[in-house]
Amino acid sequence: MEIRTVGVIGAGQMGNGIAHVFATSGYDVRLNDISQDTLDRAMALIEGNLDRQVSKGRLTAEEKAAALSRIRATTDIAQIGATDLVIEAATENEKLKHEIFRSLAPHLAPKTILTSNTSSISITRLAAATDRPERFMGFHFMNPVPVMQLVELIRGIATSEETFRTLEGVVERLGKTAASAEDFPAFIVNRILIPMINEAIYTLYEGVGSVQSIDTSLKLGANHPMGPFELADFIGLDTCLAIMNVLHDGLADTKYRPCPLLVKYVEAGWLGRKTQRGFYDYRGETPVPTR
Ligand SMILES: CC(=O)CC(=O)SCCNC(=O)CCNC(=O)[C@H](O)C(C)(C)COP(=O)(O)OP(=O)(O)OC[C@H]1O[C@@H](n2cnc3c(N)ncnc32)[C@H](O)[C@@H]1OP(=O)(O)O
Ligand SMILES: NC(=O)C1=CN([C@@H]2O[C@H](COP(=O)(O)OP(=O)(O)OC[C@H]3O[C@@H](n4cnc5c(N)ncnc54)[C@H](OP(=O)(O)O)[C@@H]3O)[C@@H](O)[C@H]2O)C=CC1
Repeated sequence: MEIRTVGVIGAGQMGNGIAHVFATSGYDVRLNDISQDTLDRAMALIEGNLDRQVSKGRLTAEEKAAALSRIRATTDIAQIGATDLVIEAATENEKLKHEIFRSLAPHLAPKTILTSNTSSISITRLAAATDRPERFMGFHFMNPVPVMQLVELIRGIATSEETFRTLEGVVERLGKTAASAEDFPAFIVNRILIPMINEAIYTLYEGVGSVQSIDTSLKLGANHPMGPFELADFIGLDTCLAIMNVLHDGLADTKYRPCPLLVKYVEAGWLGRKTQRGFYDYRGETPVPTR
């Protein structure tokens, strides 16, 4: 099946990155969020990131203008229904995602493929609550989307071969690389990455090191591009906690228990870069560790 139009639901950091890469690859994009402010912020961020690509010579000014003109921002979910491919990229909360698919259902064209960019939630369970489990898949982009090469493709139990092949073709057209993962909690990347971040938080919680010394150790001692606290703040601590909870509940193993310090930060609303405070405080000129 040929995909021309794409609906992206949720215009946070993932939604704006996904809209960006689809628009620069020639797809028409409708970007949806419940908040007009979030949509305005997303469009400004996309423009800033496109400018960065122009200044590096990776895109011409004409290509930037064409990409921007292909993105239509809307708070009306009904406008997402007629697209060929929907990518749900709203907050990592299963109940919310079910509600989104439910409110989208009356507006959907029969051919539309539904996907979720979820980091951890069961694709089979999300699919089973829609009218088209065979046309439903996990479509997991990595952050920052314009930079990261990988897209995880996750089949639910009922996903058809045609749906899988169509999404493989889309990943190829985006110039990215697909990896197929089975539908188990948090799939591949986050099954490994988020427990590592959780372990870094335990290492801090138990006083083995400070935010700074743990980040420096992983950057200089293991050549990670970001330390675990920089990365956790970048992903969003609410998302990290949601993923740990899915692992803990779904695999019923105490090795996945979320660190109480992670819970405390989320309860404080210190969610990382998106709220300007997490394991670092971003309100000044340079980030300052909060522990
Ligand atoms: C939670 C989940 O479900 C799954 C996940 O996504 S987990 C998170 C996965 N992501 C990671 O692990 C990211 C780890 N960090 C990195 O790889 C790097 O720090 C980074 C790529 C983010 C930044 O790299 P850097 O070398 O420090 O910065 P910088 O030189 O400024 O940027 C490198 C390139 O990325 C671009 N870039 C950086 N941030 C960007 C953003 N937010 N949006 C668009 N482009 C961006 C820059 O323009 C630059 O582009 P060129 O190569 O064309 O010059
Ligand atoms: N952060 C990361 O590194 C990665 C995240 N993901 C996954 O992508 C998804 C989005 O994460 P991320 O972008 O980081 O989260 P953000 O918190 O940055 O963005 C989520 C967005 O969804 C919006 N939203 C909430 N409810 C609705 C709704 N009913 N309809 C439309 N939009 C809604 C939020 O609006 P408001 O702010 O107004 O509530 C917000 O703008 C999650 O499933 C996450 O697990 C996947 C890969 C990497």
